[in-house]
Amino acid sequence: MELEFEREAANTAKLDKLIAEETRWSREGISARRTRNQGRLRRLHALRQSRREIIARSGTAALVAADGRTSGKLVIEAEHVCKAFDDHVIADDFSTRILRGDRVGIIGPNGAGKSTLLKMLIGEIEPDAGVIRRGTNLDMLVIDQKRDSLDPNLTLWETLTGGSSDQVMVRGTPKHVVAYLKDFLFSPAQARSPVHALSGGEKNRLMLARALTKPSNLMVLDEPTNDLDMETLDLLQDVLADYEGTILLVSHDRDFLDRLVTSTLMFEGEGRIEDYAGGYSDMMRQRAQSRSQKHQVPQKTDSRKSESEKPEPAKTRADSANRLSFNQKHRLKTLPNEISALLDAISKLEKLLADPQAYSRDPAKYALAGKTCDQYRKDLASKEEEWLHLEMLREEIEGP
Ligand SMILES: Nc1ncnc2c1ncn2[C@@H]1O[C@H](COP(=O)(O)OP(=O)(O)OP(=O)(O)O)[C@@H](O)[C@H]1O
Repeated sequence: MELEFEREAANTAKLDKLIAEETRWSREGISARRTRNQGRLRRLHALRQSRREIIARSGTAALVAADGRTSGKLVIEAEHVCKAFDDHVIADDFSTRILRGDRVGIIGPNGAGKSTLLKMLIGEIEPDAGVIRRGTNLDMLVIDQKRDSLDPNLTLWETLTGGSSDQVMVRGTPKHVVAYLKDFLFSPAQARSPVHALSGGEKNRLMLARALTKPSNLMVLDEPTNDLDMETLDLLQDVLADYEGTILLVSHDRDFLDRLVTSTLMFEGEGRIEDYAGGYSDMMRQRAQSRSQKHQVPQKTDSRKSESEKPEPAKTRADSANRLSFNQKHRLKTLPNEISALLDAISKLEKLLADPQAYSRDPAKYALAGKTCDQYRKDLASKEEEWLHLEMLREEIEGP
């Protein structure tokens, strides 16, 4: 009894700490959250450097591929890949090489083709042209909360074990189901309760717990941050940070990307997908550098050219950034407040949903809170994505 009480108290303290952190996050604003990663970025430096060397070694594909396949080092290689849906070009002559242990972030505006690229890389859809090769011995785990589903009438225990045992095989090693559930922040009492009593966020957490039991050496995640509450996001971040396999991750969450990935595939527009070393912040820095290099040389040359010799202005994202509209500027100003307000609201709802008594006190209110919280998380994801898109355009003009 005493122990149970202590456990409850520890859980509450953890929750309070999380909420305090989130509140601080809201107060600090998004920019502060972005710059929080400097120390970790320094640690990623070595990885980035080796990644850069790999990117620079184009032309040795056949060698590496042959080597990689037998040794299992090469995970995925794309060469001159093209893909379009009618006149919407997703990829135009895209090549990359993903090696064992790489953590690749895929980022780009809404509808640019991130999911399509991911599906091509894992072999779910074929490119129109070009070749995608996958290495040998790949055990792929696709984390897809939208495709996964839970039986609402089973208990959490049954969901993980199939009902026949109290052990769950976690990546090949047996673990007691209650201990495993605890790793995913479920109390021992919840282990025997039915799935339908869980909030939307908790259901997603359970799906994640179930998915992560499977052994794999390639983990594929498409916008995992959309459906997860803050606690689960932290958990997932820890799991991915310790993961020794290869990761492909589509995300609009720059913080999440900055903390995890070793390289970034960025949709630059018109089917151009660039491969950058490092996370989101590194990508922005490299883009800014390569832009300023591009701008320095042509300016001198151009001044000596006649009007007719001048090249056609390239339709780059930077050009469109120069035309950031009044509305876009306004959205950039207002979005951080809207995001903060949503974070506050989500934190409050999560606090209510985590209260063990809340469900029995008022099941209808509890269910409504769960639904509202899910909706807020979706709104948050879409506002963060909108902000990210606009902020990228702004940074292209003003620099990071
Ligand atoms: N099978 C298909 N047939 C035709 N068009 C498609 C098909 N699949 C995707 N598209 C279109 O291709 C574009 C890219 O879709 P995709 O889902 O890959 O983008 P995304 O970057 O992942 O978008 P989001 O961020 O909104 O998830 C979209 O305009 C989509 O409507």
